[in-house]
Parts: sequence; structure tokens; C-alpha cells
Amino acid sequence: MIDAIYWENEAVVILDQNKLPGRVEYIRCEEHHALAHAIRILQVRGAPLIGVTAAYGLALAVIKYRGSRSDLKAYYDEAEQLFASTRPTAVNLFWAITRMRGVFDRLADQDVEQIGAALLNEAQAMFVEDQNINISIGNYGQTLLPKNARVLTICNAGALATCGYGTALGVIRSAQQQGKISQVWACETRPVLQGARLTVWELMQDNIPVKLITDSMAAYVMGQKELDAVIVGADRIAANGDTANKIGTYGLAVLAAYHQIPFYVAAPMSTVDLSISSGEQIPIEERNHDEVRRMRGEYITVPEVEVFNPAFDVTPQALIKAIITEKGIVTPPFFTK
Ligand SMILES: CSC[C@@H](O)[C@@H](O)C(=O)COP(=O)(O)O
Repeated sequence: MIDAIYWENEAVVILDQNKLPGRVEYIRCEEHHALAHAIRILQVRGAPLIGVTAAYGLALAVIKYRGSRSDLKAYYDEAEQLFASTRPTAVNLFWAITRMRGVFDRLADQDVEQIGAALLNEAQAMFVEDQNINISIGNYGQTLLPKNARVLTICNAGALATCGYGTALGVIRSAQQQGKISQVWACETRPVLQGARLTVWELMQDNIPVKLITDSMAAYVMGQKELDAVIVGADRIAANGDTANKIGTYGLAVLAAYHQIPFYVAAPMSTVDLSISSGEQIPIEERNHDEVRRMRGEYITVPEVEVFNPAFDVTPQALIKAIITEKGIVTPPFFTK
């Protein structure tokens, strides 16, 4: 199993996903600013992993705190703000921050060491829970797939995006264990290439048959009747089922509807944001324009060109056949009563 994050001797160690697949390199983060930076620059990414990384970061902040007890709350507020500002779309980040805040507030009268230890316990509990949640998502999700399934996915919603096993790739892993997978199609996922770099690497580690395509080839693959299902992860799901996920997901859902291929979202309940009724209210991150102008560092266009670089899009719920969660398979009207 791939370890995307772990705690070791008063530090958080993360797998540098920007180096994959060429190099498997771990970074030891001794203080929380380094972890916030790692989230911002995608060294750690994927909604559930972003949340757990922030949780470890808040624990680390308190464990490393050397100021006066009376200043701890202001210091914690600032650390929380720092993590909240890293990436706006994945609601798991805010879910994790809120959960950690609950621990911090509950122990308001305790000394700094006790609070630090309790925060670390909470982060580690989230880590273990996330693994179990993903196995449960996988078990439910694999029941939706036929024998010899050919499945298309985008981005990386795998072990690298979570604390292990993955969501969309968790469904694929469970189906593989049942002998049900004949082919995974991985979209490369421009501009940052999480599909080409991460999903391909992760699936090949587990000997799951994967074929890489550029994003623009998906329609052709579907038209050739080479596909039984599309399964993607999610960064935020509104109560009505509208789902924000990596840019390009919406296009795949439209294509899948045209070709009558079922389109599934796999995500933990911590990705469901019941405070918003529809996807219009989901904040969409716009990232650095050089992600589009350059590929792996090299300019692929005129360096001065204007660029639009939304990192996510929102798939309308009408295009989603089911959302696979750890609690079961949810169908329309999804999370609205
Ligand atoms: C289980 S991860 C689900 C999503 O977070 C994933 O599909 C995705 O879009 C990740 O985007 P990223 O920008 O790499 O963090």
C-alpha cells in the first residue's frame, strides 16, 4: 500500500506527488507552514488527503508551539486560517478544520502538551477512518459494475488522493479483487496530469490493467463501445447531487449521457456539503496560469498568452446515475429530503 502521509518523530512526512512517477520522494515537514505550502503546490492533493493533511498540520502547529499559554488561541486561529486559505473547493479541508476545532475548543482549559496530543490523536483517527471509509465505498461501488468491466476515470481519486485505497480507484480496486475489471481507461487530466502521472502509476503498482488516453480521446473511446462505466471522485457535492471534481469531469458526464454509459461519483460523506443546495454555490479554484502555459516546466505556448485555468468544474446532478458513499449507494434526489 502506498503511504501518501504519515507521522514520524514530531514531523509529518508526505509523498511529494509532483515528483511522481519519475521519483518516489518523501518530504519531512517539521512545521505546519511547510504542510500548508505542500497543499497549495499540490505535493499533497485530492480532497480527503487535503483534509487529513490540514488535520496533521494543526496538530503539528500546537505540538511545536513554544509561545505563552495565553497566546495559544490566537496562534491556533492563525494556523487554521492558513490551512483554510490553501485550496477553496475541496470541502473535506473545511470539514477537517471544523473537526479539529472541536477538539481544540473542548480542551480549552488543558495545557499545550495535552491539546497537542489530543489533536494528533484526532488526525490519526481521521487517517484510519478514511482508509475504512474507502474500503466501504469500494465494496458498495463494485456491485454496480458488470463482469469484465471497462471503466474510465479522470484525475486521481486513488490511494494518492486519500489515506489509502482511494474512492473512485477504491471501487476499481474492489472490482479487481472480484475479478471484474478488464480495462481501466485513464484520462491524462490536463493541465497538471494527475491521470497520466498518478493514476497510471498507482494502478500499475497493483497490476490493474490501465490504458492512458488524452482527455480529448474520451468521446472516441465511448463511441467505439469500449466502456461500461465512468467513475470519478469529488471535491464537493451539493445537497442536490451537483458535484465539483477535476476540470474535465463535466465534459465526460455529458459524453457518457450521450453514449448511455452510467456515470458514477465515489466520495466519502465528508465531501457532501449539506449547507449548499446546488453546485452554483461551490467555489471553484482558479490556479496559476503557468500550469496551462507550461508542461512539466517547458512553455508550450506563447508565454504572454492570456489563460483561464479553473481547476474544477461542476457536473449537474441530472447527469449522475449514483453517488457511492461509505453509507451506501445514493440515487436521485441524492441528499435532498
Ligand atoms: C479522492 S480524490 C477526489 C478529488 O479530490 C479528485 O478527483 C480531484 O479532483 C483532485 O484534484 P487535485 O487538484 O489533484 O487536488
